[in-house]
Amino acid sequence: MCVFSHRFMLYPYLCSKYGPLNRILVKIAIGNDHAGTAYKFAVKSLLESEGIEVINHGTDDTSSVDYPDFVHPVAKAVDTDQVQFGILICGSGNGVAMTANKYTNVRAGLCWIKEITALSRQHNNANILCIPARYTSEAQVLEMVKTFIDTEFEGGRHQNRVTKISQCS
Ligand SMILES: O=C(CO)[C@H](O)[C@H](O)[C@H](O)COP(=O)(O)O
Repeated sequence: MCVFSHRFMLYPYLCSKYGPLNRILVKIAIGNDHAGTAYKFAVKSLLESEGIEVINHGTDDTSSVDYPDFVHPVAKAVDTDQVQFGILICGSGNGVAMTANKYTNVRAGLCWIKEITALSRQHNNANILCIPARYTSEAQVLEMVKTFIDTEFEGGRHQNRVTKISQCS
């Protein structure tokens, strides 16, 4: 079944071109600090080889930078539906997750293995994947990215919980 959002004009074309897919993705925003630069390029290549457009908001350099400067554009793009998903990569993954989760419509999950990544989609409907570059191998990172974009939110009891995430007073 093709579950890609009907609000995207490309939906009928992509479905006819690629057939019934679990997910058709058009755009992903990516951000990283100096600790995530190398993996960012690997992730970008992987996504582009799958026909996904990658909006690169990260640093392309390994000189020291401040991660929030590279997170805000990604979180804003997800928050305002300009992209379907975001991917953030830094040393520990915590700073980027903390920054991204300031945005109302963002659910950024810190993931370090495939199983946690799958659960972040199935149970939490995560729309940003946060990766700790200094504690994961490139193979793990690519596996997590594939898992993230291929895994559906399960809804049901999880929808009630996800709705309550933003009900802070
Ligand atoms: O916490 C972080 C941002 O989420 C990351 O781990 C940073 O990459 C880290 O803090 C950078 O540390 P550095 O010693 O300045 O390279």
